Amino acid sequence: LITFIRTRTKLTSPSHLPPGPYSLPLIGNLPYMLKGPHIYFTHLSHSYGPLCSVKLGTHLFVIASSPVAATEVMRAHDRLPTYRWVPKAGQDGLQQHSLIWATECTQHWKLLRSLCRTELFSGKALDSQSVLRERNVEKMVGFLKTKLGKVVDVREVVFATTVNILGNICFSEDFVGLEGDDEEEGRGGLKRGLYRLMKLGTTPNVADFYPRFERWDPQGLKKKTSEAMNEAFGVWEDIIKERRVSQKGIDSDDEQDFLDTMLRCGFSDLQINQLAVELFSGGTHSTASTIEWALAELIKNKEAMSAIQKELDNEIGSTTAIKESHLSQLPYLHACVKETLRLHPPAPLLHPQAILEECEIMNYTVPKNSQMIINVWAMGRDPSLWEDPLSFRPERFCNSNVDFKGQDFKFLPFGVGRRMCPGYPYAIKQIHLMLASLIRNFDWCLPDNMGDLSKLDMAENFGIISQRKKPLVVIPKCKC
Ligand code: HEM
Repeated sequence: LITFIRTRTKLTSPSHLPPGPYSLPLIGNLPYMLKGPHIYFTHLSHSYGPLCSVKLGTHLFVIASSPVAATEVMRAHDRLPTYRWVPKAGQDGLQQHSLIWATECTQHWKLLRSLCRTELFSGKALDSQSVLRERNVEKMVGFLKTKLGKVVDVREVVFATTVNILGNICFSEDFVGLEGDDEEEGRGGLKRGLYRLMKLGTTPNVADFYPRFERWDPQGLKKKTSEAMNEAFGVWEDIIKERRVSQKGIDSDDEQDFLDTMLRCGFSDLQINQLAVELFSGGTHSTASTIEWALAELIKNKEAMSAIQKELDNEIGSTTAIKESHLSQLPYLHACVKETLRLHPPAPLLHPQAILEECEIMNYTVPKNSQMIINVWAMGRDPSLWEDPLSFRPERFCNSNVDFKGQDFKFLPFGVGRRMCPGYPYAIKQIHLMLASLIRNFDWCLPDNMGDLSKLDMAENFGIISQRKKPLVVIPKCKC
C-alpha cells in the first residue's frame, strides 16, 4: 500500500515538494486527522521521512519530525519573512493586542513579551512570587488532607490551584474553589471560560481549511470564542474598575500585582483582558496537564515513585511544607518532569508558521505560504533519538545536559526561537513545587474498581493543549 501511495504521490506532486501522501480532491487528507494530527503526522514521517508535506483542505502543510529538519525549518524562519497561522475563531480584530496570536513579531508583540519577561518570568519576579505559590500549594495540600481515603479528581484540584496562583500574581485574587463547587458559589466564570476556550481550540473549524467560509462562521466558533472572552472579562472587570478609581499601585514602588503593572503601562480594558486571558489559557491547562501526567506516570511506575520519594525524604526530611528553596536539591524530580514533557508535551505540534517566500529546505522546494509545523511529539518518541522511547525512564535525564530551553532540537516542549514559551521558568517552578508536594504529603492509589495499577489508562486527547483523555481519579492516603 505504501509503495502504491508513494508512486501515486510522485506522479501527482510537483517534483521538488517534500514527499507526502496522495491528497483527495477538495478535502485533502483531513479525514485522516481524526485520531489527532500529531499521530497522523508521525505516521506520515515514518512513511515519507523527516520533512514531508500534506494537504489539508486548501492548505499545504510541511511537517518537520527530526532535529535536523526542525533546525532547517527554524533557519528558514530566521532568514525569511513569516507569519503565524491564527485560527479563524480567534481572529476578531484582537490580534493587534495579542501576544500568542500576533501574526508577526510587531513592536506591540515585543513590548508584551518584554513586559512579561521582566515582570512575571525574570528571576527577581519569580522570587517575589514564591510566597504566593507556596501559600496556594499549602492550601491544596490542606484540602487534599480533608479527602484522605476518598476519590479525588486530580485535574480539578491541580487546575484550580494553577488558576489561583496566577490569579494572585495578576489580580491578587483566588478565582476558583478547590471543591469544584464554583457554579453554586457563582464564581465559575473564569474556569468555565478557560474550559470553553480550550474546547473551542480543539474543535476543527471548517473556515481554517477553507478560508472562503470564514465570513459565514459556519460553526459559530468565532461567536463562541468572543463569548468565552467576555465571560473571562466579567471575572476581573470590577477589580480593574476599582483599581482605576483607587489609583492604588499607580506608582511603580507601590505595585502589588501584574494588574498594577498593566495599568501603569496605560493598557486599556481590552488590552488587559486580552493579555490576561492569554496568560491564563496558555499557563494553566499546560502546567496542570503536565502535573497530572507526571503523577499518573509515577503511580504507574513504582520504581520511579520510590526513587522520587527517597530523594524527597533524604533532601527535605521531616520538613512539613516544601519550599521553593528546596527544589534545586531534587535532581530526580527534575528528571521526572523532563521525562513527562518528553512523552506528553502539552503542545505536541509547534504552531504553524507560514513562510512568505518560496524556499529550499533539505533540498526540497517549499512553496510560499506553506504552513510549517514542528512535530515535538514525534521526536519525543523516536527510537533513533531515545532508547526505549515509550517507557517512562527519568534516569535518561540524570547526568544528561539535555534541556528544554530550545537548544536541544530533539526535546522542544516549550518551543524554540522567537516564539518560544516565555513562561517556561514560571511553569517549571510551579510544576516542581506542586508535584513534589503531592508526592511528599500523600501515597496515591487507584479506586478499587479500577484494578491493577499497570492498567491505568494513559490515553491522550489532542487539543490546543494535549491532556489525558480521562481525568486522573485517585485516592490520597495518609503518608504515615
Ligand atoms: C508546562 C507548561 C507549558 C508548556 C509546555 C508551554 C509550551 C509552550 C509552547 C510550545 C509555546 C510555543 C508555541 C509555538 O511556538 O507554537 C508556548 C508559547 C507561549 N506560552 Fe507557554 N507553555 C507552558 C506554560 C506557560 C505558562 C505558565 C505561561 C504564562 C503564564 C505561558 C505563556 C505562553 C505565551 C504567552 C506564549 C506565546 C509566546 C509568543 O507567541 O510569543 N506558557 N508555550
